[in-house]
Amino acid sequence: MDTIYGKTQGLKAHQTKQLERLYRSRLPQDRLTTPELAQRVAAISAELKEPLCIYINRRGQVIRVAIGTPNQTKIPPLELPRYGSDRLSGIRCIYASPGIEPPSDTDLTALLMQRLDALVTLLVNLKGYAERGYVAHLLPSRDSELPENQQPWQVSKPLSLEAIANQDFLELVEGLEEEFERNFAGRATDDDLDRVVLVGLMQQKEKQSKRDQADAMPFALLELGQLVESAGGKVLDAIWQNRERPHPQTVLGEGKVLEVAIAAQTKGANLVVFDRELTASQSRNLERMIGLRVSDRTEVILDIFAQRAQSSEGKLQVELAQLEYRLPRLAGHGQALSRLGGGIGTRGPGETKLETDRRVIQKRITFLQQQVNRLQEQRSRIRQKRVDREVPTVAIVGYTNAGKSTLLNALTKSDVYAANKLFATLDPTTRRLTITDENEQLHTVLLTDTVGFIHELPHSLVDAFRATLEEVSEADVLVHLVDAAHAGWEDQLKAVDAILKDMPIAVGPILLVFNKIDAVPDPQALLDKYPEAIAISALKRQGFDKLSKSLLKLIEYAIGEL
Ligand SMILES: Nc1nc2c(ncn2[C@@H]2O[C@H](COP(=O)(O)OP(=O)(O)OP(=O)(O)O)[C@@H](O)[C@H]2O)c(=O)[nH]1
Ligand SMILES: [Mg+2]
Repeated sequence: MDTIYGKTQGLKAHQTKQLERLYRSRLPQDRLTTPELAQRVAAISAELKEPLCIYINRRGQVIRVAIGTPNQTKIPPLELPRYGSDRLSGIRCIYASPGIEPPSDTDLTALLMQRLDALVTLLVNLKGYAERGYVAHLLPSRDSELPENQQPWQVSKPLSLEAIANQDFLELVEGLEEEFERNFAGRATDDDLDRVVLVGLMQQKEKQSKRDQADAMPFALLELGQLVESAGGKVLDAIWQNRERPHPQTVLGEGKVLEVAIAAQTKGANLVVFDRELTASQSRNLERMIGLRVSDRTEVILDIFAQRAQSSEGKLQVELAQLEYRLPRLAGHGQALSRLGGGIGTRGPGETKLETDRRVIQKRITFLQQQVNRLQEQRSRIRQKRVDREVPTVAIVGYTNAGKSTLLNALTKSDVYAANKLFATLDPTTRRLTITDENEQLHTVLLTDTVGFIHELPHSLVDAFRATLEEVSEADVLVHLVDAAHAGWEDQLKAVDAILKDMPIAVGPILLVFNKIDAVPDPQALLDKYPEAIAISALKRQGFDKLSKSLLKLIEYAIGEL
C-alpha cells in the first residue's frame, strides 16, 4: 500500500485515492516536472486546502506523497537514497503552496538539510490552478566565496509552468554535482580529519562571568575546540546559544538546531560536537534533525585518552571508561539501528541483540573493574615500598596543558612527552629529583607527573582513572601548577581545587605554582592575589630556586624532619 505522509487526519476516501494515484505518475527522466503533474498536485492541494509535497527520485518515480510544507514533511536523512556534502540526495520536491510566495526560508532550509536536487514551489490560486512557480536549488560555493549573510541556495524568478517543465533537469543537477564535488575535493585536501562544528549552551551565570566581551567565544567552546584539535579534528565553526536551561529533547531551541544544521551543511562538516554530555535520546533527536553524526565533549575526551594510552594500564582504564560511557547509551543506538531496518517487525530481534550486547559489555566492565582494583593494590604496594624507604613523594597536578610534563623534564632532566595539546600525558611518570638545601645537603624526592585535570571531568573517567588519581591523593606534597598565561587561569585553578577536594582520600599540603610567567605581562599581580604562591617558567627555567626551597619546606612540614 502506498503511504500518505503528513497531516492525513480527516481525509475522505476519494481524496486518499487521488493522493495514492500520484504514486503511479511517471516523469521523463530529464524533466523537473510536467505541466500536467504540476496541475494535478495543485488541484489536490486546493481541494484539501492544505499544502502538498511530492518527492521524486532521479528515475522519475514519485517516492513520497505528503500533506504539509517541505519543512513539515522532511524525509529523515537515513531514508534518503544517499547523503553527503559532496553530492545531492537524488530527490526533488514539488510543493503546492497555498498562496505563499516565494518559498520561505524555513522551506528552503528543508531543501538544504535534505540536499534535495531541487525544490519547485507552485503558487496555487483560489480556483485550484498553479499559475506560476519557483525553482530553487543549492548553491555550490566555497566558504570563502560565500559572502556573509548570503544564503546557500538560489531561487528563480517566477516562471510559467511551461518554462519550469522545459528546464533541463539533468543538466542542472549534473552541473551542480560537479561543482559540489570540486569544492569537496578542495576542502578535503589536507586530511581524513573529522571536520567539526562546535555547539555550546551558555547558561546565565557563565554568560556573565566567563566572558570578557559579549561576542567573544566563550571559554568553554574555546576549550572544546582545543579538545577537538587534540583529538585530531578540525574546527570549522562554533555556534552557541544563551539559554536559561537546556531543552530536554534537543539541548538548544529548534531554531538554533536548524542554524547548526545549515552551518554544518554549508561548511562541509561531518561531525557536530556539543559542549556537554548528551543523553541517548538527545543525541538521537539531534542526529535526526541535523542529519550528521553528533558527539559530545565526553566522547571527545575519551577519544583523546584512547589515542594516548600507552601502557597496558592506561589502555585498561580507557576501555573501562568508554564502556561505562556507552552502556547507558546502548538503547539509543539500538533504536537508531532498528529504524534503519524499517521499524515494525525488526524490533524484536534488535532488542534481543541489544540485551546480549548489554550482558557482554556488563561482563567486560566487571572484568575491567577487577583489573583496575588489582592495579590499585599493586600501586599501593609500590607506594608502601617508597614509604618504607622514606623517600618523600611529590605529585605535580594541574589543569591539562599547564606545563606539568615540561616541569618534570626541566627539574629531572627527563624526556617525558610534553606538547601544546590537551591530555598529552596519560600515564603517570615518576622520576627521582635531588634538591640541594642551604647547607649544601642533598635531598632526594620522587616527583610524579600526572594526567591533567579538566573542569567537569567525565564521571566514567574519574571512576576508571581512580588508580592513577590515587597516586595523587597519596603523595606527601602536591605541586598545583597553573598556566598563568591562559585567559581562564582562575577558573582552571578553581576547577582543579574542586577536584582535589572531591578526592576520596584527603590530599597532602599543596604548593600553588604559577607557570609560564615568561608569557605573563604582570606576574606580580598574580602573587598579590595569591601571596602564598610562587611563580616560575618551566620552559625558561625561571624561579626554580624558590620552587626548590618552598618544596623542601613543605615536605619537611608534611613528613617531619628530612
Ligand atoms: N611559554 C611557556 N610555555 C610553557 C611553559 N611550560 C610549558 N609550556 C608549554 O605548554 C604546553 C603544555 O606543556 P606540557 O608540559 O605538555 O603540559 P602538561 O601540563 O603536561 O599537559 P597535559 O599532559 O596535556 O595535561 C607545551 O607547549 C609547553 O611547551 C612555560 O613556562 N612557558
Ligand atoms: Mg603532560
